[in-house]
Amino acid sequence: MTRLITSFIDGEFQSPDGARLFDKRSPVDGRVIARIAEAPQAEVDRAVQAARAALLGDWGRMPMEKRSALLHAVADEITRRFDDFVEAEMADTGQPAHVMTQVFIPRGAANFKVFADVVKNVPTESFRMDTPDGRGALNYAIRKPKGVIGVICPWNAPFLLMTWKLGPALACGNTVVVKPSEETPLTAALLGEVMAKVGVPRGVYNVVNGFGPKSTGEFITTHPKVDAITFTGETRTGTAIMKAAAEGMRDVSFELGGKNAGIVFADADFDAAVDGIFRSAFLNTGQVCLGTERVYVERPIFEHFRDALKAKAEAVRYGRPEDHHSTYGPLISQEHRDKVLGYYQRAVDEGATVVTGGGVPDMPAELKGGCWVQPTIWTGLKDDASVVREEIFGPCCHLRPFDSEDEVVALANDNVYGLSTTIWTQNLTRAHRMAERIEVGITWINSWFLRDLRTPFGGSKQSGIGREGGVHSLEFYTETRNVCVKL
Ligand SMILES: NC(=O)C1=CN([C@@H]2O[C@H](COP(=O)(O)OP(=O)(O)OC[C@H]3O[C@@H](n4cnc5c(N)ncnc54)[C@H](O)[C@@H]3O)[C@@H](O)[C@H]2O)C=CC1
Ligand SMILES: O=C(O)/C=C/C=C(\O)C(=O)O
Repeated sequence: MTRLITSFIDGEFQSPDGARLFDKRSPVDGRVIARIAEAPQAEVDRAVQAARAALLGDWGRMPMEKRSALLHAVADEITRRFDDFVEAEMADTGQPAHVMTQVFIPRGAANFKVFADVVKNVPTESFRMDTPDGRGALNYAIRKPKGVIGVICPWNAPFLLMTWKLGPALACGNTVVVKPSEETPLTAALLGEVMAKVGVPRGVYNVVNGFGPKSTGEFITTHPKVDAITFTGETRTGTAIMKAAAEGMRDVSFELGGKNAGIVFADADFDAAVDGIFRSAFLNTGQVCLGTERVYVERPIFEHFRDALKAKAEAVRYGRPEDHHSTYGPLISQEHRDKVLGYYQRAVDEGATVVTGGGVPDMPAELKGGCWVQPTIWTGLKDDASVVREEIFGPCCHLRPFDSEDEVVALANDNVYGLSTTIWTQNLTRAHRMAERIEVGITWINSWFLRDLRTPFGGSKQSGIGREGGVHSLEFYTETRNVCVKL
């Protein structure tokens, strides 16, 4: 069945009449699974107006307790409709059921619950000051919602990443105009049904679909009545959005690309390190901004590690996401596959040894139209090879031996990105020391993608601007104002 997805504005799905429709194809087999109505400027205008009206209306006046309770109800309804969300996200991304059921969809519900509680428990500061008359004055800070937030989302973990922004935005009392990626519109639409069902006031959550430049995305980011923009995606897109946000001095929060280093010392728990690096390179078919595309392995275990990682990569089971035997899915689109395969070719041109993969797997006839690529491991590239320096966002990594802590810290830092790193060693003193020296927003030690949602999350260097998570999200989603009372 081909679904029809339209904008969700002021609590209602819009009519497709007169809309320009575009196709959403399954990454698994290339079939058209949905037709999406692209929101023109006028529809974005209506979404922003609805969001502003809600700010001035029921939502803006709602006590924090009630707002928080409503967000818990949203999370509960997501959990009640868990299977629908799993099905929608699998259809959009083609990723295996276990990734949806264990990671992506539960995180969607958690993103609402955590921030519904955080906002109720964060104090604001207060300063008592002296005054010349001796009576003094009292300053206290208050937090106010920033207003209408433009939420621009990527396709790689659509529901997790969208709700990671919506949870704090709504908990803080803002309203939102969301643009899902053109590749993954389904769960954002489903969330509209959830919002309406649990009684989130009209206009609080609005969704408009479409593309980026000269389309819906740009209509949001250039809209003068959008007060701030949160975005996850490519660094170049972040640059374009930042330019748009400069007009009107609007605030931005960006989570951008990465070219993350994984570091494995000879004293690491070997099997745990192989498992950890395997997951960090190949989970979600490598389409994770936190993923590891550069792996540095201490020389004494280099060959052993390479062979163990190769064996795991060659054991992935390709297949339809709903088939519980599948462990590995396709890339998101043919366009993205062309990009990744371009890097596979470039690696060879740059002199790599292909340890495994490097091409397209031989799929059964009914899946040949999908966006499949092999998990790929290289060795032997120079440190300045483009494949070692640029974000590929595919299921691939380059392994390189190292001999000392100083050398590997320098290698890890030798990149324009600084999102995350994963260090595998039993010497925790060394690991702590390295965590202080590696220029990234998030360091995992003997783990990867282990998320406590209260912690600061974001990138250094060209990997982002700002931190979200726990109280840090409040820095972006609220404006702190000071009140000074003369006593
Ligand atoms: N989490 C991450 O770090 C992600 C990184 N990427 C990287 O980006 C590459 C391209 O993927 P895309 O989905 O095309 O990423 P992208 O950054 O172009 O798009 C992400 C979102 O931004 C919107 N957008 C694009 N240009 C815009 C503009 N000028 N104004 C407003 N909105 C705009 C898109 O429609 C989409 O919703 C990937 O190959 C990967 O390398 C992609 C997705 C997530
Ligand atoms: O766990 C989070 O909050 C964010 C995860 C980010 C990604 O998976 C990504 O952008 O690829």
